[in-house]
Amino acid sequence: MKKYVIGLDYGTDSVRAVLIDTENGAELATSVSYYQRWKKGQFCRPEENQFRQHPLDHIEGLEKTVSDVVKESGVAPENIVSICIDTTGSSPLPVDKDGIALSLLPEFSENPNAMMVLWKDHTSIREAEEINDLAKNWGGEDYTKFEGGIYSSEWFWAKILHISREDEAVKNAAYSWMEHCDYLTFLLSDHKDLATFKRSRCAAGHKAMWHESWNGLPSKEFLNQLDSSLAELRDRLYDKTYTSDEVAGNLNEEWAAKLGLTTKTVIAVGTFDAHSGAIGAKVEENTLIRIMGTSTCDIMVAPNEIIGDRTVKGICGQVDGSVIPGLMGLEAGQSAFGDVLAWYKNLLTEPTINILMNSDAIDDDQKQLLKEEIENSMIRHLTLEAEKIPLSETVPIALDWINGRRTPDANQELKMAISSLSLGTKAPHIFKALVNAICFGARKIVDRFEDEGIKIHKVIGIGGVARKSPFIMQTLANVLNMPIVVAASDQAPALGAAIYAAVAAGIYPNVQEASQKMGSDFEAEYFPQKEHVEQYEELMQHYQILADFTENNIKSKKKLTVDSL
Ligand SMILES: Nc1ncnc2c1ncn2[C@@H]1O[C@H](COP(=O)(O)OP(=O)(O)O)[C@@H](O)[C@H]1O
Ligand SMILES: O=C(CO)[C@@H](O)[C@@H](O)COP(=O)(O)O
Repeated sequence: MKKYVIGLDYGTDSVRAVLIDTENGAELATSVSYYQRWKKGQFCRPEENQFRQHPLDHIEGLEKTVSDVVKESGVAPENIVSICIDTTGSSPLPVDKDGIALSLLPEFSENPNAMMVLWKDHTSIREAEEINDLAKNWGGEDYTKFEGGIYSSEWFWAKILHISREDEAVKNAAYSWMEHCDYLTFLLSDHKDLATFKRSRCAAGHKAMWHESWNGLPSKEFLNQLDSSLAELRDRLYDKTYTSDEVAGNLNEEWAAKLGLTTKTVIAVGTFDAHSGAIGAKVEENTLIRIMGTSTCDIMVAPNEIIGDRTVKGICGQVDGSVIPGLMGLEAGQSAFGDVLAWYKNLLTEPTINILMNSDAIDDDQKQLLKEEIENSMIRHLTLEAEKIPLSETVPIALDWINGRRTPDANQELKMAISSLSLGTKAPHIFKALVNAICFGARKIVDRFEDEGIKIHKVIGIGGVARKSPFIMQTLANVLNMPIVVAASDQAPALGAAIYAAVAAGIYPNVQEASQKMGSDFEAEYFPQKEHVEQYEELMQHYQILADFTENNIKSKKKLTVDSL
């Protein structure tokens, strides 16, 4: 009997499912569903960095995409042996005693604090700062040490602390909190005991300061100093964690019926999108996998012997088994990558579209057509124009911190800056400066890995930007002075999830073998252009000067505010 698996990848805007042949990784069917409430901007306040998602968006997407791929592929349900889910993270949500998301209960259905707190929500900067202060000064274990030494407002405890303080009702009703990948896995699974449910090692290790050496999560004593509710919550969370080659349970009856599958299908332990993306792109030692989309995640694996007792400074953590069981998984990333360009696109298109929509010069159908054309072609247009600007022509210098800095050295309070604007600066000049900036931000990460003794021999790009923008990929190859290959799969994270599913179902003995057999092919390679590398090196120094200036300026402003209190 031929065996098939399903990988589900929950991204920032949409979820996609792929149905994969376990023999060779061939994709038989794929389906994408955009989150409806999120698309309308519901429950978000971007001006305050509040980004929340209603779990109904995810549940509706689950039903639609999986039913679609089952139907489209024509594969018999009993031949679909396993499912694995990856999601963004840290994207936690509060649940009741039965593991039901609070926002699915009538009393919380419109309350953003009861919803999933998306990775890019930065409402808990203060709380992250408090966690960092305490970890460094409380006299006990520095629980941030395997998280790069700095806890981020993008992560689990900071978000829970923030919401617990802001919303008494949610704090009291939250029996537990789950990472998005655990929540959805729990939803599908027939294992319905929250206390023993297998939570993701990847999520716990990278974002919740879980580590074997201190028996799991940070101690109650530590958490109590932040807030007694966190110490109480610890008892209702977990001690053990599991890698995604393990089975979390069988598909439960309710969801088997909804999806057109059987209860024999097993559900693998959940994971994060970036880590499964690395598996989909055949990650191996000394290879940096860059998942380049809205943000970036930079993933590496290294043998535990090489890492030893070392803690790699300024990254998003080193976690045994977060990518490949038995190897150390290392994660870094940029809080905004494609989002920097999306911000600029919106800056240009929004006023133009407003004028267009209020104009009497054309009819409504024409307005709609033009609006879509402007929205869809702006980045392409700017790319073509920016490509024409010779490297010898001055363009502004920009930073990539529009959503703070994830790594190296997390600091979500940082803001973006642009310098060296003149009357001659045109939109494509700024666009080019932004492209340079996101590539320089990437270079800082590569430099940090290498400075910390983690050697990079190869770079693999996956994700929307890697596949859509040869301009950015060529710039990146020049800035890193390294060749970069791009994975051919449009859905590398979903494919990676499917690979985990195949191992959990016992089809392959381990993740490495499955990844080599089922992982994506490569479609393009970008080589550094010798004649440009030096010029980028010079521009990088300008980036560094602006970065130092901006960071110091923000520090001084903060000091001024503290001093004046
Ligand atoms: N032609 C393009 N060139 C550069 N960036 C692009 C282009 N088209 C889309 N993007 C960027 O890609 C990002 C989305 O990446 P994608 O991988 O599809 O999504 P996600 O990160 O949610 O998984 C957006 O931030 C958008 O600005
Ligand atoms: O931070 C992580 C994983 O650790 C990602 O989930 C986060 O960057 C979101 O990824 P996308 O940019 O939406 O693909």
